[in-house]
Amino acid sequence: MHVLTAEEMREIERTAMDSGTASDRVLMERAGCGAVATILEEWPDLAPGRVLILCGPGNNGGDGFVVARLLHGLGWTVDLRLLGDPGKLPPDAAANHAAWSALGDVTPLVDGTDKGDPDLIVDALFGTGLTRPVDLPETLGLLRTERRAKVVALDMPSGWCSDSGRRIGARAAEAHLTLAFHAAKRGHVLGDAPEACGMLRVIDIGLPDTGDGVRLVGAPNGLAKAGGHKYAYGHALVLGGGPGKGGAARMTSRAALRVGAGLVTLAVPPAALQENAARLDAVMLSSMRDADALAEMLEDTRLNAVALGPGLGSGGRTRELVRTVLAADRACVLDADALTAFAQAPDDLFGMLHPKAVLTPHGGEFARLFPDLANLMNGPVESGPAFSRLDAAQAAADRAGCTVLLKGPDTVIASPDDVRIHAALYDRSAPGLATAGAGDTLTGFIAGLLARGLDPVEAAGRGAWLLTECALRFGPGLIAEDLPEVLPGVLAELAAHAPG
Ligand SMILES: NC(=O)C1=CN([C@@H]2O[C@H](COP(=O)(O)OP(=O)(O)OC[C@H]3O[C@@H](n4cnc5c(N)ncnc54)[C@H](O)[C@@H]3O)[C@@H](O)[C@H]2O)[C@@H](O)CC1
Ligand SMILES: Nc1ncnc2c1ncn2[C@@H]1O[C@H](COP(=O)(O)OP(=O)(O)O)[C@@H](O)[C@H]1O
Ligand SMILES: [K+]
Repeated sequence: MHVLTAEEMREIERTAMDSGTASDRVLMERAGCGAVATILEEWPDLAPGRVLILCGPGNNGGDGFVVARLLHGLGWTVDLRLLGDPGKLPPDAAANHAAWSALGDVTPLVDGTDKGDPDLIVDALFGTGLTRPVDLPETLGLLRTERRAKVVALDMPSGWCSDSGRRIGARAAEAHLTLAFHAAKRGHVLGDAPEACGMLRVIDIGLPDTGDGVRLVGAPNGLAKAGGHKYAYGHALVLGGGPGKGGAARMTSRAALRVGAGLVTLAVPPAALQENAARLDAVMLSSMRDADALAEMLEDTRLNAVALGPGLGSGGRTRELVRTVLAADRACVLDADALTAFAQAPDDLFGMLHPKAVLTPHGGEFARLFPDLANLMNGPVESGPAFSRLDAAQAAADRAGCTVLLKGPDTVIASPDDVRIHAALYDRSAPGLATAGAGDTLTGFIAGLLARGLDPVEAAGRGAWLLTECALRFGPGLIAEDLPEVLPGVLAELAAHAPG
């Protein structure tokens, strides 16, 4: 599945117009019909009652007029409010405004007269066309919480930028159900908008699937082992911290082994050997005094993937270890302290990175390495399309010259020539992952997949998908140690559903 920008959506629509496949009017009618059908499908017990329909000055409002007409035909009592001047509606919205006006009233949105408590509210104020702050009514953001009605947003809850999922202006709507037309937009899976969308359903309006847009990471296949020696699945090296700091790297190591690396070695300073020896079995343990010792270890080319950062400390020793790993030209994951260690001199890090590296920052680590991009991503939104987390990850990947995985429920995986989103949202929402060590486990999954020979973007995307799936499978009470332990069940299910 792919997600689109507003511009990509308009282009698909234009192409369909030019080829004569559909007209704007037909698409608007299909959008309205699909919306009504989906509302009734989602809430089969919703009997005809009162519906409040809020229409805006563009084609999103046009969809609202179609919904008004259709619900009226099904016996609903419609209270329709319009924002803006009906004389300025674009042609198809104007035509549907006229068709509705033959059936019922159009009240200005600013008219606060209450016409009864609605059972359903349809937000058709703004969709993909919102580009500047709009002074939306104060009550709009409260519809979901303060009214008993079901709230449905057409295309996008109004006030959100459909390219970035960021709020444009002071207020924005929240819905129980959002109905995206033709395809989900980036804003449905990025930023704060997904929470405001409630549930998301995509409505087919008869436009062709062009394959445009950014790919959403889906269930991986091909992870089952199929013969061969353990070295056929690679040997991951994880670098651990000093005494008492080893838990994070042990979790990373176990995750790398569970995801199928043939061998995993945890290398720690001599003083931490005993502690780790008492805690490890299948993961091998190695003593590594300093960066020179690491360079010597890496002469063994069977060590084909390295993970470093979790529990490593953010001082000069870590910078030396990062330098050594990058100089050895290995597939690698730099996480946590391996990133923070370069907070004072990110350019030093960027100068050494290469395409086999994956950086896995959370928001804080991202801001340390890319403060300007973090400001753009988190600063005030003046106009749309707003600078998104996807834009930030892409710019970071270009600057770093490697794959960057920006963590969150909306994880973005970007390389200089590819970008994907992993959405732990809607029916894959996994708030249980907000637990210490989930990121260390992700680092292990990615390192294990790199050891197995996957390219960085694939390894990062699959790692993020597996992490979420483990959390969903485990359910409430999740702690990070549980994640690798439920992975076998996830892998078994993937194998059972594998094509062919
Ligand atoms: N593109 C397509 O193929 C389809 C689009 N449809 C609908 O059309 C919508 C997009 O329509 P539009 O591009 O007209 O945009 P919208 O209806 O989302 O809103 C933008 C309209 O409001 C104006 N506007 C923008 N910011 C404003 C502000 N701050 N204050 C006042 N007015 C402002 C714009 O000039 C424009 O007229 C989609 O979200 C969807 O609901 C559907 O009818 C199905 C087909
Ligand atoms: N609410 C959430 N929904 C989905 N995924 C989440 C959520 N919170 C955290 N995650 C994921 O869990 C991991 C946490 O990583 P991180 O913040 O580095 O944790 P730690 O440093 O404790 O290991 C990331 O992969 C992140 O995307
Ligand atoms: K809307």
